[in-house]
Amino acid sequence: MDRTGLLIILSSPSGAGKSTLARRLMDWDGDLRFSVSATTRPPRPGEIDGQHYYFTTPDMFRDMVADGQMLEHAEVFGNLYGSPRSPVEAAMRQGRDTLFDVDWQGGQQIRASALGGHVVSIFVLPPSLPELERRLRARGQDSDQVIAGRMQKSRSEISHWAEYDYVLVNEDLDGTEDRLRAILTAERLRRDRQAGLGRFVKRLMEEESA
Ligand SMILES: Nc1ncnc2c1ncn2[C@@H]1O[C@H](COP(=O)(O)OP(=O)(O)OP(=O)(O)O)[C@@H](O)[C@H]1O
Ligand SMILES: Nc1nc2c(ncn2[C@@H]2O[C@H](COP(=O)(O)O)[C@@H](O)[C@H]2O)c(=O)[nH]1
Repeated sequence: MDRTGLLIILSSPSGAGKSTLARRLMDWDGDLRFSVSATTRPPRPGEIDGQHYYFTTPDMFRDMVADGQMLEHAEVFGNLYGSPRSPVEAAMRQGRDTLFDVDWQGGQQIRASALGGHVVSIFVLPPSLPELERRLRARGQDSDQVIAGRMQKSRSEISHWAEYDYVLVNEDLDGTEDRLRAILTAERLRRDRQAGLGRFVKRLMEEESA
């Protein structure tokens, strides 16, 4: 079957659980490709260049944008973030699905991009704003000032929820992972239906019955 890889967008206010859920989905499906973003944010302890992000300078980031290397890019919490284009195009050609952990601006740009693939967008909500702040603190990787800034921006990120195909409240991690798996499975079936099942059904109808 001639199929194109899905573009799966995961967005949420910072700390709602996207990266945790993305990791779980990748463990569940080894064929799913994570889009490693470039960023000018400094690495957190334990973050590996090329695995969590491509850490870069503002000048190099702007050069990549000017050179058309970014599928989308945005300023988020005072740093630049962007999704490199060529690995996404290669995955699509191979029929491999790509998972993006991006903010709402990235979500809008990927939907509007000329890549022409089947886009599935999922917004993850926290059960409450106090719980969101608790998670940011429990992660233990950002200063009080950074956490305050992210909490301040959380309402404006959440205000974009209705732009997404699916909205999940990430209360219980296992339950949210189950629902994400179900979405992925159903959307793959939908993509395959568009990609060429019509030809299969035509052949099936033309077959002689035994
Ligand atoms: N359902 C959940 N219940 C309790 N804790 C959770 C849940 N989901 C995620 N967490 C925890 O919340 C913290 C923030 O999660 P995570 O880093 O995945 O958020 P994020 O949305 O990717 O944040 P950012 O946008 O800043 O990258 C982590 O410590 C994670 O273990
Ligand atoms: N538009 C984009 N947003 C991105 C990208 N990579 C990450 N992000 C978003 O930034 C914030 C902060 O991330 P953090 O790792 O510093 O906590 C979060 O909302 C991410 O989804 C990207 O390539 N483009």
